Amino acid sequence: MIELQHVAMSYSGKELLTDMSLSVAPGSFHFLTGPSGAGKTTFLKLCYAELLPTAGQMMLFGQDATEMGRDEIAGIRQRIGVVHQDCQFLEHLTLEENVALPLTVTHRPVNPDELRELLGWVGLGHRRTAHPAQLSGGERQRAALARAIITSPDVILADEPTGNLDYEMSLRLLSLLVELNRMGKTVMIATHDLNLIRQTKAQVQARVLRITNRRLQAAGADL
Ligand SMILES: Nc1ncnc2c1ncn2[C@@H]1O[C@H](COP(=O)(O)OP(=O)(O)OP(=O)(O)O)[C@@H](O)[C@H]1O
Repeated sequence: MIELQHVAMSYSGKELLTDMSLSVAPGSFHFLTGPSGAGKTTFLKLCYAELLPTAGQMMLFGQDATEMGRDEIAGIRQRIGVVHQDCQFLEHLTLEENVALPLTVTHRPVNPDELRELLGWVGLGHRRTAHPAQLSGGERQRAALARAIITSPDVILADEPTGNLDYEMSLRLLSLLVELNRMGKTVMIATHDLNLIRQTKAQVQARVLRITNRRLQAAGADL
């Protein structure tokens, strides 16, 4: 579903990621860890074709990312839901309008019952008409998750989804991602919270990858 063969990525001629090979199977659960600045966000951006590799081959759903046209990339984006590090809401819209945006911007219908059900699932049924500025950090993150999955993607990529949350709220968010994985979704989470990884590994079979020295490696047995 996501396949990397000897992928490298450079910014302004300086190589940040090198020789990365990985096969992400449907229904799998991956953590991506590594120090700040190692390239976790960059790696995720490659996985949803926001960036293209500077070397190697990146296959998304059987298509070579470097050969995709605009329509193919738009198709890929519908199959991959992304929870961004900085939730990026439109402040003048309500929570439910923000969550529905991936549908409304592509002129697709919004089913009000499904939207209500989704907001209830992430525990925000009572906050539907609130504006982003009125939401707590945990509420924003759960809204970002709801927005990422409103198009029913096959894959969910989450970039530090628990970054500003306390431990209890982090576990709550992670349990939603675990539940999505149990429903068959492929999940990849970038985080440097090793405690969270350990907690989640008790609930789900997760593969832990680490970016160190520009390379992608399996994390040690301690995780
Ligand atoms: N568009 C860009 N142009 C040039 N350099 C960039 C660009 N985006 C990221 N970088 C640099 O690449 C490096 C890796 O950034 P990235 O955000 O991928 O790391 P990260 O592991 O996600 O970091 P963090 O854990 O702090 O979020 C950083 O040094 C960053 O400054």
